[in-house]
Amino acid sequence: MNILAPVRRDRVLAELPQCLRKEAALHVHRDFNPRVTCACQEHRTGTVGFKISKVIVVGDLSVGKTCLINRFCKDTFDKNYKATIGVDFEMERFEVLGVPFSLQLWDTAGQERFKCIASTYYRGAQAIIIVFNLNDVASLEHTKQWLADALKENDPSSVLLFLVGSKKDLSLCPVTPGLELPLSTHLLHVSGENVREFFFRVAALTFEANVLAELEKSGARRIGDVVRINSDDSNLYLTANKKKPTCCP
Ligand SMILES: Nc1nc2c(ncn2[C@@H]2O[C@H](COP(=O)(O)OP(=O)(O)OP(=O)(O)O)[C@@H](O)[C@H]2O)c(=O)[nH]1
Ligand SMILES: [Mg+2]
Repeated sequence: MNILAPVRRDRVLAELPQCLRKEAALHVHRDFNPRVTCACQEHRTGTVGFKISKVIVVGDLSVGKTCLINRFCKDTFDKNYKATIGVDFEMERFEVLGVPFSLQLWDTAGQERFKCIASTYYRGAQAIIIVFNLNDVASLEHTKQWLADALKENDPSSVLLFLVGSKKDLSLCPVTPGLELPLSTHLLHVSGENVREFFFRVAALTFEANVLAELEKSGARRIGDVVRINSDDSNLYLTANKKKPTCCP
């Protein structure tokens, strides 16, 4: 029985949302991986539809992490600063290529005194969103440390990374003149511009990574494989009449 809430109509993704600027993206492919599209069409996505993927949002105090999450999940904005104490999280349900998919967005505290509580929740993240304030160069410099801390608890080879420059509405001249923004920056502000598109892209890329991992797992041993016992053959798995799906490359 699926006890998760139904997917809202405006959380349905039929194609890969494009990156904001090609030169500012780590992931530049324009479409879903064909293996993923094919697996979704053939309902071969395994447990992906039942899983909840963890996304952590980190960055200096007051850069706007909570506002960003609230803008997307609740469509609200509070101009008064209330520090996050430790962590908080929101659940978001999507449907990607016809498959339900859930993200758990972990909002962590930027204040130094809450950092050790927050960092205990970093583990098991599939995506890390690092936020800095476009009007505060120190918050950009600190992103390196936030990234290092978050990667200590996660597998750097598989986790997806996103860098967000916040408070774009306040920035006449982002950060400081002459300082180049890092390549993978998404420029957002919580009045709404790009926020929805950004989280859709996070959801889509996390979903894609999950399906690919699932395909890899199921490729190691498929249902219908014949297991030879007492064989001298080093390859114990033989697939009887293996049919290649028509749409797979
Ligand atoms: N003008 C403007 N203000 C923003 C924006 N985003 C956040 N703020 C304001 O910045 C302050 C801090 O925002 P929060 O979202 O609470 O910051 P935070 O990163 O969660 O802070 P911690 O929980 O302490 O780590 C609040 O007063 C917000 O109203 C933005 O895009 N534009
Ligand atoms: Mg907060």
